Amino acid sequence: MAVYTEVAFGEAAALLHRLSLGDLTELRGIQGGIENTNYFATTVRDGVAHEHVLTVFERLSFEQLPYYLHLMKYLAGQGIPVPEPAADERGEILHSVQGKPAAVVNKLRGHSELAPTEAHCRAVGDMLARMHLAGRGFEMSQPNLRGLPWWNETVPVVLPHLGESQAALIRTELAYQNHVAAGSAYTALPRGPVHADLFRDNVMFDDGELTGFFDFYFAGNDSFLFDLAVCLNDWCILHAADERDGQHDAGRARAMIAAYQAVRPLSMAERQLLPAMLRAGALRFWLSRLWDWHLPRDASMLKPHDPTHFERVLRERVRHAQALSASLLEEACVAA
Ligand SMILES: Nc1ncnc2c1ncn2[C@@H]1O[C@H](COP(=O)(O)OP(=O)(O)O)[C@@H](O)[C@H]1O
Ligand SMILES: N[C@@H](CCOP(=O)(O)O)C(=O)O
Repeated sequence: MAVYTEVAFGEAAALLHRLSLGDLTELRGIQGGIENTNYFATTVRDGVAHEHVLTVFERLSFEQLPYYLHLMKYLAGQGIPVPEPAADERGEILHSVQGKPAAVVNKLRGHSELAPTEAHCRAVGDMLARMHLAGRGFEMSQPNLRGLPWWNETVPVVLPHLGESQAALIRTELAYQNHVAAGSAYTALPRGPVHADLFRDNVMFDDGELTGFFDFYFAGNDSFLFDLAVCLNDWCILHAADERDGQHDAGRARAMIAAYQAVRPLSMAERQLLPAMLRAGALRFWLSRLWDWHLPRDASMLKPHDPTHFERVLRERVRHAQALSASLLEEACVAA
């Protein structure tokens, strides 16, 4: 259930009208998603039907939202397929519904691919690299709010809820990531606006064609390599109900990296730090899932994801990331 704020038909119609999107003909609450209230809205303008998504933000504030919405608008203007926030006659893209921040974006065609093939991973790698290149001209800046400083703050908060071996793993990994971040290779990583949560449920495909990236509400300025690692950890691993859960799938990973590199080749520092960033990407989501699980902010709204999946991914990465990266980069070079 993801309609926390009931929006009346008339209220939505007035907003869409003010945004010059036409006359509202249908408003349907979206059941997916866990953070915000989302509605699909159909309007008719000049006899043509258009589909939009109306989001009422339940977590992010009026002050936090401009970075995300302007980033989407900027990327859409650069030809990257992301939902474009609709502006009113004053050019404002952040609106208000029942006193809460709200936005209206175009609806992307298609559906998420939860069992991706190499072709899907190739399409994501290609578009991710294009998005990174396009984002370099975006002038606003905001750190990744789920980056290293947040990990340092949050690990002590979840530690009392962990068993001994989990506590040892999370402490050791955090120390390792602080050590990596203090090094010269890390400083040399190319940076810019990144999605930072580009999981399979945040990308649409229609008949095999990638139609867009969405849900930019964890975006921030960070290393491009971290963004790629987050994708590799979700798109290119086995999601199994057994001990293979979290193991990588070399074919899909190779396809994603090769497609990425065909657009934006990885620098020396990025090649060197791929193993560390695969571990960072696993730590990031293990930690946020632990935090949501043990310290729910509002139990009625959040359905926390299973943290143990990313614990397995992290253990797997700690054991194999070095060898995995070496083989993937070698194979990716051959494939590219
Ligand atoms: N621009 C969009 N185009 C098409 N579908 C969308 C769009 N935005 C959201 N959705 C749909 O709404 C669902 C919930 O959106 P999401 O951003 O993941 O919500 P939440 O932030 O609450 O987790 C998605 O799974 C998708 O089906
Ligand atoms: N991808 C994250 C959860 C982020 O929530 P979202 O529904 O807004 O994408 C995870 O899997 O832990």
